[in-house]
Amino acid sequence: MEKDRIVMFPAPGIGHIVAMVELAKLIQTHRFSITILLTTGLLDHPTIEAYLRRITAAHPSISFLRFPHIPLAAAPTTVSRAARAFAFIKANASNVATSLSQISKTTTVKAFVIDLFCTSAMESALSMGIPVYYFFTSGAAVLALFLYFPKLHEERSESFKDMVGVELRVPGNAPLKAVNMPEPVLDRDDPAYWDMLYFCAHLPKARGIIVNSFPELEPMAVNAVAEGTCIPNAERGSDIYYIGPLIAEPHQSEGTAGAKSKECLRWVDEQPKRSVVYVCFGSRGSFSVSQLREIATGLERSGHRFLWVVKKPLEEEGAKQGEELAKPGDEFDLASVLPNGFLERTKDRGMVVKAWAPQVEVLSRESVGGFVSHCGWNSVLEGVVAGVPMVAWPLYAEQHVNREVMVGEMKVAVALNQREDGLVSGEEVEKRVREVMESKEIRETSLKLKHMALAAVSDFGSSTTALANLVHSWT
Ligand SMILES: O=c1ccn([C@@H]2O[C@H](COP(=O)(O)OP(=O)(O)O[C@H]3O[C@H](CO)[C@@H](O)[C@H](O)[C@H]3O)[C@@H](O)[C@H]2O)c(=O)[nH]1
Repeated sequence: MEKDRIVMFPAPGIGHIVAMVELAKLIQTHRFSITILLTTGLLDHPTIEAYLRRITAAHPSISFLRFPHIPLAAAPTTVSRAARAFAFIKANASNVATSLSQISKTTTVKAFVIDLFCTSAMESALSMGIPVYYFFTSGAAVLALFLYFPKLHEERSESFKDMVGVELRVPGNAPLKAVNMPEPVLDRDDPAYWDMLYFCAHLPKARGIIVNSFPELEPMAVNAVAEGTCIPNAERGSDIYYIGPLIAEPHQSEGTAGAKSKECLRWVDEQPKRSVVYVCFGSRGSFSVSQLREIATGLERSGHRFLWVVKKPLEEEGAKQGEELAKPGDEFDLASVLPNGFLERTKDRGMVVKAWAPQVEVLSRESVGGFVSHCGWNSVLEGVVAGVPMVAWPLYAEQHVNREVMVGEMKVAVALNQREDGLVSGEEVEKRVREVMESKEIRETSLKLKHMALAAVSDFGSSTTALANLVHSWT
């Protein structure tokens, strides 16, 4: 007999797709078939294609359904990258409806699991009587903030970006500077703000919210969500399932990428225990050339060994950091963007790789003693599970909120001082790298949290139980 099916719809971003696939792998062990809907035309890249092929080969119960291509609508250049992405996802709503209706003809769809940014897909599932669940790819602190966002919106008429010096009080969160609110909600004049308001207002309307976190990691936010301080429980129809940390399974990439990864791991394996700081800013964290040079200077002066992943620099010197203008993998000359002679001077204690490193595997190596991270949620969880202390350097999206939790509540990271324009000096990089590599206290806290994370996903752990409850509700 055909197995019951769960359909999933991740947002088109590596951090979002990989986490959703990890959730799918867990769910399929409970005898469900999974179809993952994918858009075409945004973030299509050979690395992703190879990744999807590997998943279907290893997990026959998981299949991917690629939508027909929908061209990205020409949007005014004043509109943010997030707004364009949301419009693109919305333009795929008819693809979602068609796919769900076709899949439903042959199997029973027990649930439709969507990313927050895919809220535009909710309506068609509900009209077909399919229960909708969110898979929240950030942590509980951001969930608390987003549940509360419609209230923050009602209370103010100004854009957060203009509220310089204002601190917001959000249940379950440390006081947060208004200018550090997640990027898509900073500016009321940007359509992304209104999209986010719509998405967040729909969170409580789902049957459930599945969160990639676990209660011991963020007790403040988990309690605030449970107690109904973000949104009264009476108004919240959704059950909350903390099923994390979900971490991407290490794999061997093919071709040149695979060879580069192996070389990277070989180098890491040759270094002494806890001697290497790993520096990486997620799937699209890019910097200006001058910022890259400050990082290089800081790493060199710190005296520590390092593995540094450098993406193609931003084309304009003054461009906002973190917004990658080039496609991943675009070629550039490493030596020409780094300080003169840097690669030669540091060749015995440093490795610089272009674009990508096998992060989960790198972090798991004994020689890695610190991680300079952009605070993307997957990276945070990967750092936690590896028990590696972090330097928190948020760039965009909801990363400032994550930084507060990593530094304030989890105490597994040190924050670094960013100038008003976002630039971080070489001295600051040097200072924070030394601090994180040399502090016994943060290392001990990181190890404690690692054990809590492993306990949560062990046989009778809280996350395993939450997932079992979720799938049980579908049978
Ligand atoms: O060289 C690299 C760079 C990244 N990764 C992997 O790519 C993923 C990156 O995910 P994440 O750390 O979450 O960063 P982003 O790709 O920037 O993720 C987006 O999505 C996340 C989940 O919603 C948000 O928390 C982030 O702010 C948002 O930018 C992780 O699994 C990394 O291990 C590598 O393996 N090698």
